[in-house]
Amino acid sequence: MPKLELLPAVDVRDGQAVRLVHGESGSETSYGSPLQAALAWQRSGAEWLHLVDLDAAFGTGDNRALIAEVAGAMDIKVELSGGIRDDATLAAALATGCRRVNLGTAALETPEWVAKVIAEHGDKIAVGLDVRGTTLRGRGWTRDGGDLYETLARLDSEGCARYVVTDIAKDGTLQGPNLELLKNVCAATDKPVVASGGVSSLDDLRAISSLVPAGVEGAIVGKALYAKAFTLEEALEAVSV
Ligand SMILES: O=C(O)c1ccccc1NCC(=O)[C@H](O)[C@H](O)COP(=O)(O)O
Repeated sequence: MPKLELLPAVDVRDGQAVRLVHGESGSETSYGSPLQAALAWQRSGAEWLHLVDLDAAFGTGDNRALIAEVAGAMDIKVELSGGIRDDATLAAALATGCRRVNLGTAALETPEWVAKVIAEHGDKIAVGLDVRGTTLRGRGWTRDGGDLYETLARLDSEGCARYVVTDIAKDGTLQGPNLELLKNVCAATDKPVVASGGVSSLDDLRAISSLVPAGVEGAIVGKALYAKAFTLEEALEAVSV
């Protein structure tokens, strides 16, 4: 059985690595230099980095140059998220050399464009399914964007390669992942699922690992690493069996 991939997160707001609670603007705790955080995860053995431009997601500007600097400094695979909504922002994101991008708002607001870029770029495109209950949220998680399962069926039919699933109610809270949501999404699609939001302990990671046979491929970990609930080395060890 393949092991669960771990993606330590670096969320960037106003040039700083931050974590939000429920993804809400203004709830930031700052953790300093995004580049230093990313390099630290790489030194600790990460194979992936989940890198988010929160300003681009919220429409409060962007950290494009810094994001490109961080992605360019990585020897590991990078998943890039935040504000990728049209040809220009997609081209800039892919030009960083990232392994894949994560589309959110665009999948809700411009489905024709998303179908086109899925056809063009294949598994370089993942879609973030960020939900409250079963309602999707876009524009930095501030606006409702339709039903989770209807959107998932549409994206599946368009050949979307992978989904990053976040329960916003859990995100940044250290309250544990929404395992039911992950199971339900895996039951609704054959495509791999990356779990995001709420991881608080090594047991949470083991619980997500138990869903690998169901279709969970990876887990994004943010707050727990910054809050030193465990180290990345411990996390990698916990999912290695
Ligand atoms: O990814 C986005 O585009 C995004 C937009 C608006 C608010 C938050 C956003 N992402 C947050 C993340 O991807 C977190 O890094 C991730 O869910 C980790 O959560 P946690 O382990 O609970 O800190």
